[in-house]
Amino acid sequence: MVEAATEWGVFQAVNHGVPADAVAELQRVGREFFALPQEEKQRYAMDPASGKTEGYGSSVQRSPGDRKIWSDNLFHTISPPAAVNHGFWPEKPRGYREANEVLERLSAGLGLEEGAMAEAFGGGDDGLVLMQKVNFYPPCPQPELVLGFAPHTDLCALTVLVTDDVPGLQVSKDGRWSVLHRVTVSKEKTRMSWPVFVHPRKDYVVGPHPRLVGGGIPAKYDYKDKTFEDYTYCKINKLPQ
Ligand SMILES: O=C(O)CCC(=O)C(=O)O
Ligand SMILES: [Fe+2]
Repeated sequence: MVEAATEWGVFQAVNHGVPADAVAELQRVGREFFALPQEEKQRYAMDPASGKTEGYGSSVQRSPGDRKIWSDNLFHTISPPAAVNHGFWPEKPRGYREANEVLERLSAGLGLEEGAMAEAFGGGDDGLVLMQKVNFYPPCPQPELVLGFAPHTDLCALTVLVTDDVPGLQVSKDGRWSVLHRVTVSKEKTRMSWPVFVHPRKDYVVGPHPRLVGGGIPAKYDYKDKTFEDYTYCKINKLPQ
């Protein structure tokens, strides 16, 4: 539904501050992990119903709209250290951990270390959680029948995105650029991306910025300000916001 009404613009990440050899190493360990036999990958499978919200996920079977969703991913916390559970980080291939730690340093380089970001999203050094995803989109001979990712908005305050050089990310233009995005797949090439999701404090109240909805500009969506924890609950359970 959303798809038919939306005009999509191509978005290419610039990987600012990430050395090309670091991306190549992320790619190498990622490809090696996703090429493992399914039983091996399933050892890390996420299972939200039993409280395992981190680990390996596969979307190959699901088809919410008229296009099949075709991607594999790994999802785990990278910061703060006390929240990291290395049980969700693959032991194979060797080097996965070292390669992926670069993403924490990248996010720290954006000001998290000095507390600037923590302050912006609710204050306190203990509040921000960084979740990292590794997305793996195999090529499809009929890419128009498939999406790597259905249209969605990320569940966080900010996403820091590193990608390889295969295009795929599209952002809804819906009047002006919005946060709604989706991923298409390539006919020939595997695509990979490494988003880091910066979560605000659980009790941080989120809502439209007053300058975006005040002064006679009507709110576009029916939304009540609420804590990030409540926002997450409503989003996951598809409840009205
Ligand atoms: O693959 C991409 O470029 C974006 C992935 C994405 O939107 C997500 O994992 O939430
Ligand atoms: Fe996303």
